[in-house]
Amino acid sequence: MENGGPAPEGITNKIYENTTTIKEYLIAEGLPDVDISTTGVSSFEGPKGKFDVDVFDSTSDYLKLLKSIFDFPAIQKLLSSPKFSFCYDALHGVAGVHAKRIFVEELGANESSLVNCVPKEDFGGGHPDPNLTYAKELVARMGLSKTHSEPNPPEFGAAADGDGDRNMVLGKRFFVTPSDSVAIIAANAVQAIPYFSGGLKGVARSMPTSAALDIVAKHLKLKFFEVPTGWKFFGNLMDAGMCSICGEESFGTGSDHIREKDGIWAVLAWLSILAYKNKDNLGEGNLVSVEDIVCQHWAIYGRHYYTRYDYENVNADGAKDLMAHLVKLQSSIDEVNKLIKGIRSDVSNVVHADEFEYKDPVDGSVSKHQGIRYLFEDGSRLVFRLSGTGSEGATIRLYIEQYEKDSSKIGRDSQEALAPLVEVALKLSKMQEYTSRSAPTVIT
Ligand SMILES: O=P(O)(O)OC[C@H]1O[C@H](O)[C@H](O)[C@@H](O)[C@@H]1O
Repeated sequence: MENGGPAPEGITNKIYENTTTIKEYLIAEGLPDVDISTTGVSSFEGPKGKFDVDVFDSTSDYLKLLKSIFDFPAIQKLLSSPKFSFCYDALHGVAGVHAKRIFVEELGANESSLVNCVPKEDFGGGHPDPNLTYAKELVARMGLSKTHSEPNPPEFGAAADGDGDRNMVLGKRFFVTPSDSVAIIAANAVQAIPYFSGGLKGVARSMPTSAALDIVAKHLKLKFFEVPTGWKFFGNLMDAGMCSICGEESFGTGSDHIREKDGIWAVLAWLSILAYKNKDNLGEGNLVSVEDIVCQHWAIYGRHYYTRYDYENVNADGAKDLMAHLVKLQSSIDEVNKLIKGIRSDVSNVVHADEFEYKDPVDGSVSKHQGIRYLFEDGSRLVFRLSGTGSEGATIRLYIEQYEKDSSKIGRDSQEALAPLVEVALKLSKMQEYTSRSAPTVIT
């Protein structure tokens, strides 16, 4: 793709069509070894003449770009303050290489801040997914482990996935949902990040991501877009100058500096916000913590309680039947509401139910069947989707969200606050019946 982003559906459909007519493929044998541990050009003779392989240091290019976006001296001041502490877990993915150069060598973080930052082919036997289930070491260090108590967790922690494009942000004993993270970055970007000082062109989120960003967009009078899951849908908006910041509930956050999500960018965005909020109190006074920033955000914009249940590797036919059942139910909202009242009388009424469909405002292309939605009168939502990335059987994702504007009710435990909606979602969808699972594989 010319813009460096993921291919849109029109292209991937054509690629698929071509694969159905391939009759043979060729393998080039006897290629000389290229030493990828040193930069420089290696040349060799190919059947059609000279062939060059240019090995370059991508971290240098990346660093140059990041320095044009963020205020590095301000972040450096924060990281060098004895009041601040930091931990970055690359889960043995490639982000570790960038982390050492950027956080330690450029920004002065202590090397002991880096965990699992040596890339390994097998990710050190772990699963490089930056979430509360798989980023175990970071979760324990940040004081969020259920089985281990950490007396003095760092102020800020983050994890990356295997290829470094996703991120998880944590505060001391505090988890920031990816949906809140993008909303908070958008709300603070103009003040805290030089790249955005001229204002934001617009913001966007994927459909299952919580509506926290919508509220920020409304307050700040920004253009707002809700796109299907998949980063490719943001690319068109960015190329057309309609979107500056975007994010997904699946731990992807980014901006129009490139056409992919960018895990280290997200960490620098958070460090920038922390540096901005603490610019006058790194000497005296208490540090404004990650938790303070999130709670202040909720106090202004309200809180979107949010959780995602993943049912991995379930029987594909069962998953299809569950989705068909949910679509069928949508034909009568009255019937749905009767069922819901029978399950939990304290849950509000469904006012709209559909399968999400998106018309790209730039090229007019239409994407159908992008997830089943149940929208409630009080702003709550239930969304059911089949994952497009699961590798075995089918993966069902259930996204549960509830909006709370009342500031006296924003400090609850999210699983507890969402329990009534979870019960409705599981019973309405007949989850156990269709999947033979009594519990999800992962809860985020
Ligand atoms: O379809 P899912 O398994 O939910 O995965 C969804 C995710 O897949 C990839 O990582 C894409 O790059 C993301 O943009 C997307 O959010």
